[in-house]
Amino acid sequence: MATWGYGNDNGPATWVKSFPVAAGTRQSPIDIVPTAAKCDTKLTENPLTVNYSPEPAMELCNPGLSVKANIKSKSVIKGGPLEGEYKLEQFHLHWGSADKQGSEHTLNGKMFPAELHLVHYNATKYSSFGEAVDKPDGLAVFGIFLKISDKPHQGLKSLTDVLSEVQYKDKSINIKQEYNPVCLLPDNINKYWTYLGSLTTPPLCESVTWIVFEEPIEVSEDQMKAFRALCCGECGSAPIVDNYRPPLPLGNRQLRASFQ
Ligand SMILES: CCCCCOc1ccc(S(N)(=O)=O)cc1
Ligand SMILES: [Zn+2]
Repeated sequence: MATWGYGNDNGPATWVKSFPVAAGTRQSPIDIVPTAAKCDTKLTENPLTVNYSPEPAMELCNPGLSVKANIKSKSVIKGGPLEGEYKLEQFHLHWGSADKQGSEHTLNGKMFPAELHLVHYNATKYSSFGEAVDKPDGLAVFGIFLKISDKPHQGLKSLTDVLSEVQYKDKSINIKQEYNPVCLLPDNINKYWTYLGSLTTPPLCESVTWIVFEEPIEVSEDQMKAFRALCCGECGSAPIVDNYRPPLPLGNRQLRASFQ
């Protein structure tokens, strides 16, 4: 059984063979068209609140198709479109082989060089990520666009400075200095779009309330190069690049905005 990936023979267009939900009605990512979004005051009346804690020895790993940090501390979010409290499980990224591509969500058809996903599960209703992952109200994922600037992103620097230590598949390290993932959020988290979607990789479960922030975070070209130096396998294997699923139709879904 060929494992899924992003190549010609195992990429997004082939996933439906093993994961029929790929042809479902609440798939992600989507193209975000701000003028088509409905401003919903219920989102502002109940502001999104983030309560992240420092992670003492955060585990950073290379699962082969991205780079992922696993969270053990109690970092939770609530409010906005969410009912109940959602607990941060992990975060990871998707990026391109060049700055012109890499993000999964697009903005008026425009791709960003990368997109950061902070993955939370509904801890009010479910006892673990594994239990929540296939429930319609199981997950909430923050989508944060990355854009290039001449300054490195300080919060990401603690990670990009050590990516060479997880260059190969199944390598993992612990970040020595305690790390609070709150440093990854844009300054203004009150401006976001939200819609009901799915995991953007197999098993593509339609279990995600997506919250995509309007404000990107800024990273340097050197930091992008560090992501592009990660390898899909062992020494000599292909670089991890273009690990993004292109957008799917919004269909009958409502895209809501927390702002005018
Ligand atoms: C049954 C185990 C499922 C493992 C896969 O978990 C995922 C997959 C994709 C995303 S993403 N790109 O939509 O944020 C988040 C979590
Ligand atoms: Zn993702």
